[in-house]
Amino acid sequence: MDPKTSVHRSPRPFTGIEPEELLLSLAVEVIENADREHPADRVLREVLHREAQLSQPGAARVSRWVFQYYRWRGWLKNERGLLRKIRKAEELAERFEKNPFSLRAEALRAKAVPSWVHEVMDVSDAWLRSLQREPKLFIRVRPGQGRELVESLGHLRKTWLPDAYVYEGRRDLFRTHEFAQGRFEIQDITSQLVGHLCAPRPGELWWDACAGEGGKTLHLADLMQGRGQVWATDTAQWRLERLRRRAARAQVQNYQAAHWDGGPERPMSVLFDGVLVDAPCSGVGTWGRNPHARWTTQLQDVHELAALQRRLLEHVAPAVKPGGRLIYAVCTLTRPETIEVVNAFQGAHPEFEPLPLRWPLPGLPDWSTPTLLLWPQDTDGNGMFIAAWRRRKDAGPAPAQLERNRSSQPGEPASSQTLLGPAERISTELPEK
Ligand SMILES: C[S@@+](CC[C@H](N)C(=O)[O-])C[C@H]1O[C@@H](n2cnc3c(N)ncnc32)[C@H](O)[C@@H]1O
Repeated sequence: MDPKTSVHRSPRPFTGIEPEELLLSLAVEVIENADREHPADRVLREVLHREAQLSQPGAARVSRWVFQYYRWRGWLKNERGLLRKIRKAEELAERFEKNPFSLRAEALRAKAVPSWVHEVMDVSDAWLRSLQREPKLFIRVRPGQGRELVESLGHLRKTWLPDAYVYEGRRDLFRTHEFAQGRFEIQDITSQLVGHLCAPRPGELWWDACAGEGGKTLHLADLMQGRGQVWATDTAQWRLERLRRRAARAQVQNYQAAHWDGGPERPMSVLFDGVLVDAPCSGVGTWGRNPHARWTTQLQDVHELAALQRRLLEHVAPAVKPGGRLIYAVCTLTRPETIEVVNAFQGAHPEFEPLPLRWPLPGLPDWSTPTLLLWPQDTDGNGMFIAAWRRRKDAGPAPAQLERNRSSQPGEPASSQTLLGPAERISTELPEK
């Protein structure tokens, strides 16, 4: 049998208490079926869906083994067979949990991430160590739900960000009554921070250009207290469909979902108070939560995605009204997708001025910067990069737009040459910690 199709076989007859060998065999099945086209978290979801009778602790055990395997994969080369590797990964994880400094820095550098990473970002021991930890599970409590939810759900710990809590219980949150009622969203703390930094005001008009399944659309809509509107667009119709279901569950109505192919033609003609580009990226900032991606992401992805990110910013910029804000966010930490995208955009768009964002972490000096690079070891969440601009009130159209008007037929993309002016550099330096 083709291992890639085995996840579709019929469920095993469980009796309620699962023997360890059975659970281990499910973890092996997930790992054998996962590859670049079939991310491990998706294969895991499919297998657990098929094995719907599995107890919650049994399902959690399978998940833990799968994630531990990918988190410790760099240390498993000498182990024979997947079962031995899974056991070894479990042992390493336990040892690390007891003492994170039991791991030598040289081993971390050689084994925790693929070697190409060192070419495109600053790799610190603290970041590598943070990748080996079990990630925290964050929720965003919907407006007005905090106190009741803390009581009914339990095991919630407040964080430094308003409405963001860590869930420390053992229940599957997706299956709770409170989730079905739309009283909270499962959302990483730095994703929540993006919404706060957008700071939309009630009554404004926003465009969430890469809305996906709507995590940030719903947050923006909540921050606007249901007044004004958020346009949510994406290339993937299936993601927009999920966004609609999610919005219905949350009873959010002040949004409009539409397909957008990411090109120069926008699905709407209005100008916005704010545009958020939460762009597709290599996801290096999520490697703690999603360790399989460490081994499937390639250097070429970083460069291709950086080119896409530049195009997306280029195509949304004309939709920002004078005085309006443009926010760029990516859950990655590579230079080509972060500061280099920002410098290219700034060079081509003097009509946008960098908009200072307040450095949000407690215990650090109050410091403003137009770009924020958030490391997982500082936030306990995903790594994230955020940049912001304001369109000058007295600015005319963008030079790239003028160039396109001169040299292209309507609807034709501008030559990439017109996007790269002399870059006015923006500092990425962070305050000393
Ligand atoms: C980082 S995810 C967005 C996550 C979402 N904002 C959230 O908070 O849940 C990036 C999104 O960009 C979309 N995307 C991919 N290529 C695109 C393109 N060429 N133009 C516009 N969106 C694109 C993907 O479908 C994906 O949903």
